[in-house]
Amino acid sequence: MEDPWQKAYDFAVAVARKAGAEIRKAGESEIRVMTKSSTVDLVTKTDERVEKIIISSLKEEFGEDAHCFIGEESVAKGEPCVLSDKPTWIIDPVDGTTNFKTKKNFSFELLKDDLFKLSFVEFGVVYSCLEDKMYKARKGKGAFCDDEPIQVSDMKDINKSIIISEHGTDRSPEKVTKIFSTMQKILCIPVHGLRGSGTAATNMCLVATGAVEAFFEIGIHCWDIAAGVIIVKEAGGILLDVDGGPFDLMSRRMVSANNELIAKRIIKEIEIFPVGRDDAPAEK
Ligand SMILES: O=P(O)(O)O[C@H]1[C@H](O)[C@@H](O)[C@H](O)[C@@H](O)[C@@H]1O
Ligand SMILES: [Mg+2]
Repeated sequence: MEDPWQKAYDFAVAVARKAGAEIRKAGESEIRVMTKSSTVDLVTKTDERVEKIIISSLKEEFGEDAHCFIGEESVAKGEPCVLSDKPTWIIDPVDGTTNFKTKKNFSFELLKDDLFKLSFVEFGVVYSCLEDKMYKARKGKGAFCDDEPIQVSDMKDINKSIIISEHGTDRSPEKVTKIFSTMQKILCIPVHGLRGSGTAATNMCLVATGAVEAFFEIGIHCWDIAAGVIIVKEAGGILLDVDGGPFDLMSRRMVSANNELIAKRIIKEIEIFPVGRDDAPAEK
């Protein structure tokens, strides 16, 4: 049977490469940083320009009105962040803008993916453009890094696991206290180590390749994780909510892990704090 999404998947990979080249080039000049929701929520002209390049390339290829778009920088400027039944590209033009602005050798990512309905992800692409690694996954067809199949770790022992988390962009003391309390409790299980690359996309690809056992975060956005969701799933891993319930892309809460045992053990230690949903109606 013909695969209706293959063309879009291949095109997503090509656009990711093109956008990655733009980001690398931009990294050679001075990077001026602006802020969004807080003083630590950063954006640059490159984030905005690359998002426009991606969206216009997709519209040119598939037609002006064929698909919907949820882009990190468009949403920051007031565009809606709602999934409908229409195929929707979810785009984070630069994931890890804080790493990008240092111009040092941390990773930052370009990601996009296609969602058909809530929780029904067709494919995901994450291009780690500094190290030139292309991660991708297509529903039911496996996950790959540079065309080599990838697989989550088979570790079942939490005491031998490496866990990733990030701190998000909200620095209110009560939330930071919960984040650090959770990290302390997880470290003391004990686990082998705690890590954080500064980009959710990289973190999820690290779960998918088996480099670490799990990544969790409260406060991430759908564009940070959408592509990673299918990459982790197709690599054999699982996604859960931080309370152990089903994963919800718009909830801003996620645990991704190599297996349920590791995910549920971490979940026992997570101190949950409230965050608004990505698809919450805009405040008047
Ligand atoms: O660099 P971004 O695309 O804004 O994504 C970051 C996010 O800003 C930060 O709050 C999270 O902790 C990271 O995991 C995201 O990747
Ligand atoms: Mg971004």
